[in-house]
Amino acid sequence: KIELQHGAHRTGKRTDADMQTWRTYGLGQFIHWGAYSLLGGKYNGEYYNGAAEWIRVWNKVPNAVYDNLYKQFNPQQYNPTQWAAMAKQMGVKYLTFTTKHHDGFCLWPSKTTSYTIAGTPYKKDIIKPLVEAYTKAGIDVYLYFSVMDWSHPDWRYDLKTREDTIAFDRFKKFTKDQLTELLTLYPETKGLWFDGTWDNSWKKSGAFTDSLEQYLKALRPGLIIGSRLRADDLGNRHNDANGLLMGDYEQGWERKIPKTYADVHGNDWDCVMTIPENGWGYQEKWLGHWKTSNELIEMLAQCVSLGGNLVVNFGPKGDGSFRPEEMTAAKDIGAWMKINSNAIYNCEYAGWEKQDWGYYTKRTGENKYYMIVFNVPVSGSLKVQPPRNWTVTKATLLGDATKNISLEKIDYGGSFIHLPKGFSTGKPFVIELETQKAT
Ligand SMILES: C#C[C@@H]1N[C@@H](C)[C@@H](O)[C@H]1O
Repeated sequence: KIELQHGAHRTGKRTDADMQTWRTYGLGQFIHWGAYSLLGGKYNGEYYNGAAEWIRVWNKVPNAVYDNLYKQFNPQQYNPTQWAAMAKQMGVKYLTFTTKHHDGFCLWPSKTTSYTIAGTPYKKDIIKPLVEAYTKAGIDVYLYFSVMDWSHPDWRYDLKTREDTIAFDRFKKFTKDQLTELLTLYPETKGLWFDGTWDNSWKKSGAFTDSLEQYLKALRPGLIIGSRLRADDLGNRHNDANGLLMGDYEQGWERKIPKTYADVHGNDWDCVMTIPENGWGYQEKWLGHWKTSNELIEMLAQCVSLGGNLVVNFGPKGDGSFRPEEMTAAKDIGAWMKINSNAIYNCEYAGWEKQDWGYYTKRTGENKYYMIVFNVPVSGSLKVQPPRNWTVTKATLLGDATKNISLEKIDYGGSFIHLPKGFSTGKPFVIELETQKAT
């Protein structure tokens, strides 16, 4: 065991009520919105072949041009109540929203810089009405905050000289001041989603990241902060030098999903996922493959079946409207959740032997299991192999209990669920299993 001052201060999961609620969410929404949304990944008729919110690093966009974009930010179609209604219909339980991305543009009227929404034609605070609308809709709000800030003169990628250290000390105070503003102005915030913490300057600031986390949690008791904030004494991120998670949940699953339960190492975790292959801010021309609604539903099932949540990203246009593909995804997922959300909300890893037809989830605290089926075998029979001395006593198709699916117990343990001839719903479906353990 390596002696650390600023490693993990807790082993195992957080067990308080706020974290228990976080565990029940299943489905979340990410929204990336900012100055980059005005360009949509395009400049002078040319498309940037990377994530649109990173277009400032593209040498075809002069920094002076990018850094003055905010003076055109005037989203007349911004309607937080409508945004919240769309998220509610989709079945989202939490929102993560970009208050400041890497470019440093603040969507709240910060007093720490002039590079804020107050300096735009729109003038008004974006965050407050959004937090209010989503909270009113029963959706918990988490605020995304990028530590890396390309606009700030004291930002440093590394600390090589005394001057670097003096400048970065000023930057750390600026960061703490901005975070204090966010938690003071928006006390409903349930958590902070940190990004832009991969550079050496931050890795060398382990003590500061530790004290910052403690300060923020004292300011807002119950606050949930993932593993992307901290660095330990030796510059390790996410897990400290002893392999212990520094954060309330594992925040490394960006555009990737764990393959097995072993991959999550007993941590809470969520996966943040783009609908296109890459690109979080509005991208006029989506790069590569766009995930269909069924693919997103399968990712949701995969995440919940391994004890995590899935957070689907939306990138509104500069005017505050959503693109049709995102509206369709929200509608389709919402329609599916309307019938099947019992297999997603308040569910956890089932621990049963994975079968080819899809994924199991288990309702927390109950002997109720769910089969989320994506692949019906040619036999039309779905194999269920619970652990020894567990038996399935009842199987019900969610949304259409009349469909006569039959349950056949197998002598050597387990069961088959026979679907009626020609059964097809054309989309994933859920079978609820009631079970009991042989005494
Ligand atoms: C890299 C990177 C950032 N992390 C994702 C959550 C997006 O904000 C992307 O720009």
